[in-house]
Amino acid sequence: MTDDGGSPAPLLAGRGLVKAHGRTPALRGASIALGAGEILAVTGPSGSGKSTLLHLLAGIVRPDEGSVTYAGQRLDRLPEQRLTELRRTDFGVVFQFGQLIPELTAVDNVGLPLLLAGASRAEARRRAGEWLERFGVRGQEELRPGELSGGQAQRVALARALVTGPEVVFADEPTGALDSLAGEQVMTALARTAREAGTAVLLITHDAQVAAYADREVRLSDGLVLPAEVAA
Ligand SMILES: Nc1ncnc2c1ncn2[C@@H]1O[C@H](COP(=O)(O)OP(=O)(O)OP(=O)(O)O)[C@@H](O)[C@H]1O
Repeated sequence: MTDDGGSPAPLLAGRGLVKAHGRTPALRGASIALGAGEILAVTGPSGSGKSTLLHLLAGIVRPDEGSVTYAGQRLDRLPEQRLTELRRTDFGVVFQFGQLIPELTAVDNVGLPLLLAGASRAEARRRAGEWLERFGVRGQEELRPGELSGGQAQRVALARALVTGPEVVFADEPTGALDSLAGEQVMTALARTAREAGTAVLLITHDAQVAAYADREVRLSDGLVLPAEVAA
């Protein structure tokens, strides 16, 4: 099935998205499409609506107007419980400050989504350990987030987002709190792992060096998506 005479239908699409926070308009008719396995960077100035767009596409917040379609179904119309289940099975999220659970060790943080999906504790820890290794986190499995560097914590957060084999990972400024070397390590790990697993990534960033890891870039400006423009 193609919708433009050539390219396949996108895995995830937002069309005509409008969202206001109180009286503040955040999105004013934004449209965007993410292909299966594609790494798409969304850039734009502060306040242009990037985080709001991610929240709508990830089914965390519903739009005021417009539609969100995922794998052929209207995400914005799904009942809350089905939406929660779908988010758990098909989506992973990483935010600027990882949002790891401070009381749990690295390996238990990564294993948590597997436990929620019904795995045994031993199985969850085994698979979590494999993912930590893929993200270059070795010897720190039993440390808690407060004992890790910022870059290590973000790599743990990425392992947790990918451990269930999601179709899409949503990453909102995943390197925003890191120095440039740690940021490069996080992005290298994310891009390599997502490509190996065929996971699509929606990557929000204001950093051109981070956007360069993506296959494609679109810009948000004042609540609207613009096609990527290559600087002359
Ligand atoms: N919870 C909220 N309550 C009120 N206004 C909000 C809320 N969240 C976002 N906004 C406003 O909506 C607009 C878009 O915000 P959003 O966070 O989506 O932009 P952004 O591009 O991600 O910005 P940044 O790069 O600074 O994170 C901004 O004007 C912002 O102040």
